[in-house]
Amino acid sequence: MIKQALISVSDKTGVLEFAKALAAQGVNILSTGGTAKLLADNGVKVTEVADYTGFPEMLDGRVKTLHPKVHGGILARRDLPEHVAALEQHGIPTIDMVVVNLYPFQQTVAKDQCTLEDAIENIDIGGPTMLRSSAKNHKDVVVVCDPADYGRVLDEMKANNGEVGYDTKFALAKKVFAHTAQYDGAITNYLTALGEDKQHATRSAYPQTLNLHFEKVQEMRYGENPHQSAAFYRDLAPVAGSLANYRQLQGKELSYNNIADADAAWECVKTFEETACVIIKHANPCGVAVGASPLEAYGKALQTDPTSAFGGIIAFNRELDGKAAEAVAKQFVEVLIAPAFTAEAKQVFAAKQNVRLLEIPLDNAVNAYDFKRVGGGLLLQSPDAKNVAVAELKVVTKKQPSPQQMQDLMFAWRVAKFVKSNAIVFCANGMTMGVGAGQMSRIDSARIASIKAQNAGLSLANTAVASDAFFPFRDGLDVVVDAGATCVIHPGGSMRDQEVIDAADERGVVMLFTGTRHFRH
Ligand SMILES: NC(=O)c1ncn([C@@H]2O[C@H](COP(=O)(O)O)[C@@H](O)[C@H]2O)c1NC=O
Repeated sequence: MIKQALISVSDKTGVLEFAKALAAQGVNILSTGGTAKLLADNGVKVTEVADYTGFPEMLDGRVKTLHPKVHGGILARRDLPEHVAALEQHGIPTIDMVVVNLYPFQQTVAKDQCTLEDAIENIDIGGPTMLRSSAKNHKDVVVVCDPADYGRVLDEMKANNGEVGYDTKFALAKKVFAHTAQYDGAITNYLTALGEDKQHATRSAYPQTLNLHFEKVQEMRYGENPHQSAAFYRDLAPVAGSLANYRQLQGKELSYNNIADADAAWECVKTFEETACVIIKHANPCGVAVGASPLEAYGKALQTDPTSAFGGIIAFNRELDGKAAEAVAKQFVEVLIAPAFTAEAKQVFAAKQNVRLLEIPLDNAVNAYDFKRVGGGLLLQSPDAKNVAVAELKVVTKKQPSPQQMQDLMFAWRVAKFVKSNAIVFCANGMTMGVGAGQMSRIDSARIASIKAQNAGLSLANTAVASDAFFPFRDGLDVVVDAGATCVIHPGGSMRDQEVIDAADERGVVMLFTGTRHFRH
């Protein structure tokens, strides 16, 4: 039976209603300064911890609940007569429920102006101590660190004569240790990322010990292959517009490969300001296009490689309308992603319940880090968020690009960033015409891109070509010009740049340097 609860919260969401409901069930409420005031001002009968312990809150709140009368009341095992006798001897009543949430450390250090002093003052000491005491003694104490659990706890108390069952107590305790571990991890990350001045965290710094916290969204039936197990975890606060913000409107459960490919599709389609469509197979775009409408963009993207598009993951950066949905529904599609779906579009797929429809609010925010697991370690880097502006481009050939060529080159360059290296992408009129991906030699990627265009019946005459990294020799350039390209964009920076520029002049094509490389592995 819960007779006494201690409530001490920074985030006061829902706490008044919760405390009222506890009081209505006859629970005696202890509370700290600000929380006690809120409750008392709103008619809840409450005893201040300072009055309860006979010891005032002191040192600017650094010491409020750190007292044997509090921790004894929490930590005493009710099944051990010696513990019960010790409480009696010292006049300590038991505390059967602890409701605590912590000083907002993460929110404080996320602010640009946060100083070390601000951060230090927002390290909660008394709160985690009470949480850990209660979680350790969860057999006898209900511990609530998340306002989202208030309803669940009350429901259970109402249904069980004021009691909370062991399973719930155990689950709440596990949540506490995950929460305090995450809290301490955030403190460690912040302190180890501090710059020389010990005042501001340098945003680019990589902490000496890296603490990562993700929450499980789902376990999958299997991983990349059926003999591998898998689960999807997301950031505790995923960046706006990222895949993890998806809302699944219909369809089968997402698989491991679905999520990986959906991410590739979504990240690529988001890069375009114009209405765009991206079709992904095995993490590579097999068709990308912009158009006046989703229907037109899809039609063009599909033309690039209709064979590979079968069973693909398709993403749009505009609301998907009925007409585009009807066109897409004619092909086998695994996952379809858009910022929104019209009622007509939803209706089209109502008859195809296996198709997974994901709605993701559009936003171009980027993750703080990219990760790649390697044997026994983890590689971290800042994400490849760079989009080269026209002003940064350098025309290195005698021939200057026409406005149309410039448009095609910019489009090709945007796409190349999302194609696995070595990437060669032929484009024209806002669509991919041939994509060569993931080859160990650039010249092979160039050959494959042109073979794929032939297979799709697309002419590469007068196309623009993007290469994710420089041409090390003129041979790769010769392959794309032989195939029909009249303008080429790549980072430049090779020892043999001059040889490649001379070759471009000799072949009468336009060549632009971006000064930026987009390797993707
Ligand atoms: N020092 C202590 O003994 C202590 N006991 C509880 N707290 C925290 O004080 C906060 C609530 O304070 P208030 O009720 O005054 O608004 C909670 O976030 C709680 O975790 C403490 N503060 C920091 O360590």
